[in-house]
Amino acid sequence: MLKTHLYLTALCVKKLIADELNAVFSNSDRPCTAQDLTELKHLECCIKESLRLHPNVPAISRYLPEDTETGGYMLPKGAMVILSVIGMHHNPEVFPDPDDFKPERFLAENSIGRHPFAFSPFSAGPRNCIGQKFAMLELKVILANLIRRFIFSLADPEAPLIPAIQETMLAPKYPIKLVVSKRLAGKRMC
Ligand code: HEM
Repeated sequence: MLKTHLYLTALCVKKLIADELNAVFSNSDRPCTAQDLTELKHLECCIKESLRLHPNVPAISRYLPEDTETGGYMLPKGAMVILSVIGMHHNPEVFPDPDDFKPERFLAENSIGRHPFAFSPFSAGPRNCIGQKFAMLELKVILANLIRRFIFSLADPEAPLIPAIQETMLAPKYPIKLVVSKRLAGKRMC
């Protein structure tokens, strides 16, 4: 039942991205422009949903510069506070069905009222990621170009995806093997 559900989700997401890329690029193999990037809204939602489910930086730590009261606790100056980004991203009150891949959560109309820091893969406030805008643009360009040229599928759809923390970063415990085939030139994506 779970596998069927995941399979149907993957098919829907694949179709939405294919429709979006077809609408933006038609069958042309021209390079991606800045204007195209603003139109790849669904792709952006997919990137954000991936960063929500599997944030590369799953936790952030800070030393408190002063005594701080929060949630009824007094935390002393100098204590190290570790913020679980991955835990925050799986809060069912903010992200219902937190383990499901639902990119539409990030559409503007579905984000109304959500705290701006509820989704923080790049951290927030002073010392947040200075490369976040660049990273998002880079991911969009690379993914759009790859999906336009190649067809990707899992080599073993039954293989479990096990996230593991490696040197503070979240990464797959075992490599995810893909089958990549070239998309025929001029053929619409489906
Ligand atoms: C998906 C890609 C990326 C993710 C998820 C990410 C995430 C983060 C996070 C969470 C932090 C804050 C760590 C902390 O508060 O302890 C950070 C800091 C930083 N990131 Fe990124 N980052 C990404 C890509 C990039 C890129 C492409 C660049 C550079 C072009 C970059 C440059 C930096 C720098 C310089 C800092 C340190 C900022 C400071 O300490 O003031 N990051 N990043």
